[in-house]
Amino acid sequence: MRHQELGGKSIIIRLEIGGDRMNFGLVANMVSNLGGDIIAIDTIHIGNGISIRDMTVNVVDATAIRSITEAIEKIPGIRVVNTSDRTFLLHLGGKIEVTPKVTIQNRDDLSRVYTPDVARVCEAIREDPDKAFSLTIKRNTVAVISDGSAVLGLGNIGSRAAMPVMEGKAMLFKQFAGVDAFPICLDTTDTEEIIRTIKLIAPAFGGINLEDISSPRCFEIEERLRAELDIPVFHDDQHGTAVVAYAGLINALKIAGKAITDVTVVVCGIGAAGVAITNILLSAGVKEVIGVDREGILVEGETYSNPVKTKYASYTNPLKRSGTLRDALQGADVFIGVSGGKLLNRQDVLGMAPNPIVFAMANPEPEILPADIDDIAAVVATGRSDYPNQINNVLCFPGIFRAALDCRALAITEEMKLAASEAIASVITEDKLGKYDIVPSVFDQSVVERLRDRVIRAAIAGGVARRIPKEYR
Ligand SMILES: NC(=O)C1=CN([C@@H]2O[C@H](COP(=O)(O)OP(=O)(O)OC[C@H]3O[C@@H](n4cnc5c(N)ncnc54)[C@H](O)[C@@H]3O)[C@@H](O)[C@H]2O)C=CC1
Ligand SMILES: CC(=O)C(=O)O
Ligand SMILES: [Mg+2]
Repeated sequence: MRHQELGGKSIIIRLEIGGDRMNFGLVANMVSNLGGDIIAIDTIHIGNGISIRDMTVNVVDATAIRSITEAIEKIPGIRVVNTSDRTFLLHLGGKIEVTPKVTIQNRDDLSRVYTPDVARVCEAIREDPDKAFSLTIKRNTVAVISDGSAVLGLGNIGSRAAMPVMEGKAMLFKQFAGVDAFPICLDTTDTEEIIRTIKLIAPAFGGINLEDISSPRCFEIEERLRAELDIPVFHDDQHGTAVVAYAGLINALKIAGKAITDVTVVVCGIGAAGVAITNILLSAGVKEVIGVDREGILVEGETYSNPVKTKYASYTNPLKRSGTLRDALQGADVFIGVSGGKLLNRQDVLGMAPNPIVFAMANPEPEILPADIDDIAAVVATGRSDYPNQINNVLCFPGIFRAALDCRALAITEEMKLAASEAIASVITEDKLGKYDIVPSVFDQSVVERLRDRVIRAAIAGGVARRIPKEYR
């Protein structure tokens, strides 16, 4: 846990050990002194007077890897064969594959799945295009599409480098909600090209999950596609994040003993996530949201180079407060960070109102580490998998698309998003609620079940469901 908290890595060091013995106690001590924990030793081969062993070690950072390997090499009779990062091993060859649902065992099967019989299915869809939902992968398949321009908090890293995140999202879609998702990274950041490309590939899909497209282009891309396509288009960094942040806030406010209509919320990072979080909180009844970006507090009347920020200032910060992030936080009840790592400190949080709530959601490095403020905050949450209270859009996107696909929703509406937040929050019943338990674990199967139910009901009530699943007829 120590290394996980520090954002550590897990590596495997392959050792060739001469002679028949190695003093593991000595090695373990040395590794520990250099900032590592040995968590496993596996024997790969023994023979001809040497043994090959894989030592799995959790380390604080890359410097520790170097010092540990150098120190081991100095032990007489031991040679480091290679060092591999377990995360990289897990990514070898990518993380997903396409698996057929039926096996082709003979020519008869072949002529059904492929030519000539497949032609009859094609004709049926030509006559009635809606049959694509029943006769192709469309009804259960979502495209996860990025241009690589705002990947996690890493910035514009390009389309190839974005693939591991999109493959990861596809895995989560499948594992948590049975949705087949396809990672697609586009080699362009041109708004028109992105819109046109997505429209051209849309026939194969039942939904489009936009991911990690930078602001402000992400707003126009999503709006235009929503207007021009008849399948749900959902920018995960905006709406998935907002749904989960609001769910977390519903429960965090119970811990802090405050009402949503009374709190002042500071949102830091007025990009895709920050704008959407603000909008959902305003719909949910928050009266004072103060936005902070690189220019400091966003104030109505100022003109910012990014028009999204100018518009944002026009409907937030009703008391027209100005200044820095620390100024904004003076007396505030809630901090929501969707900006960048380490930009908040303990002093900032000490200036907040009693029982402050801090959601430091930037990835991979949060705005502040929980350990720095755990004793002074009522609730601390991050977006990461290795801390409690993981406020991450993974709690939303699998379930919300499960619902949208099952009722063939035309769109994912505001009502469906609010229903999704309430569904996620409701998994944490009073007996489960606690400082470290404001949102359910992503592994809690009731999250997707409850989300699906509430979101389908909201889709039916809002008239966007093209199909009413049996249990709702
Ligand atoms: N926990 C979660 O589920 C999610 C977390 N995130 C994280 O939130 C962050 C932002 O993501 P997006 O909104 O998609 O990116 P974005 O690029 O659309 O917006 C980021 C905004 O933060 C601002 N910002 C960056 N550094 C800042 C600083 N030092 N001070 C003030 N403002 C600063 C930028 O100017 C920009 O307006 C990333 O770290 C991302 O990983 C995003 C989506 C989901
Ligand atoms: C979680 C996520 O989507 C992000 O950090 O961009
Ligand atoms: Mg994202």
